[in-house]
Amino acid sequence: MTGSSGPLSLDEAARLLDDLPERVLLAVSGGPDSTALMGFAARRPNPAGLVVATVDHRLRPESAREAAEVARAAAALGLPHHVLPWDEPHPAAGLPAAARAARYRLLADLSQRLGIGAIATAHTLDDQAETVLMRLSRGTGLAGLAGMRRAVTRDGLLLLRPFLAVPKARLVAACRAQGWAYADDPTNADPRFARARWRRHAPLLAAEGLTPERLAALAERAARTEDALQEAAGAALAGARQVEGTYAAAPFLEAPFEVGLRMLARACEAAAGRPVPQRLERLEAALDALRQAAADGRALTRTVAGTLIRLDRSGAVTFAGERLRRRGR
Ligand SMILES: Nc1ncnc2c1ncn2[C@@H]1O[C@H](COP(=O)(O)OP(=O)(O)OP(=O)(O)O)[C@@H](O)[C@H]1O
Repeated sequence: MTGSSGPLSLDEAARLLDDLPERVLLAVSGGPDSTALMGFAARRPNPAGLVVATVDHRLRPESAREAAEVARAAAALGLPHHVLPWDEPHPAAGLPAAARAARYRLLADLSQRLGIGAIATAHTLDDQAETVLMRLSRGTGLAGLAGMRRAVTRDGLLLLRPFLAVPKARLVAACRAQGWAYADDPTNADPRFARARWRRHAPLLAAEGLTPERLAALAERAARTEDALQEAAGAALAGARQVEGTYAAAPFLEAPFEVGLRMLARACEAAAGRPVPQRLERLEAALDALRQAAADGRALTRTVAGTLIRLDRSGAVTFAGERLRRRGR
């Protein structure tokens, strides 16, 4: 897929979209990638379960008109369309992240209202490459290097990125070949935003061999490695469990460090009863401290991402997170 060039063909797109569920919300900004997603999806044998949504971030004066244009294009394809305005106050700092979070929330709310269990976005191989570069620049670990996943479940909602292995140029070419009109978002080239700055470096990096394809391949390999480590950590944690929130300490101490880190993260998450953002540096420091204390025969208490971790001298390690504390443990 990534080696071929020219417009993405109807057959290729049909294969990529084949495993989208029947009822799916298509997130369409009106740019070329998501316009192609909408155009190709509308050609599926049974398009009746498709719904299109456009978030109007209200960041640019043209945004309402662009959303209305997507509505017209969707109607021409026979697809229902919703405009979702972001009408909360916009923060001055961290605008791209806030806009992304708001977009996700608005799309998730609509899916829930309509009883749709899946959202598809049109992220491309180039988006994946930019994501990897940006995460590298922030000092990511292996999980971050894995970039975006083709399919993830978040809050019970399936998020799908069927075009994640497709170069953006092939989607732009497909829009031109199929006569699908799209808008160009000037913020994609606005140097105030990190993603746009990285995009400007892309030709320079590619000239040295660091192409979007290679970055995306790295992400795929990292994802495979991360999944294998997670599986090993899950099995080791299950084997170490004594009662809820309490585990034998030895498996945490004897596992390879990378597996131990993930065991710690999973045990914290289980104790919190929900996914909690965990800083890699904090997990690394906590595992180091646990190992040192065990080697010295000391007890230890540490907090990681709101979870109290206690290593006692009997060889048990206890995780007291929100969920268990609520139950009065
Ligand atoms: N305002 C929006 N409304 C609905 N979906 C959006 C919106 N902005 C982005 N998305 C979805 O998220 C994906 C990735 O967002 P990103 O900002 O990278 O895309 P974009 O530059 O708008 O790309 P595209 O060419 O599709 O429009 C898009 O392909 C689209 O599926």
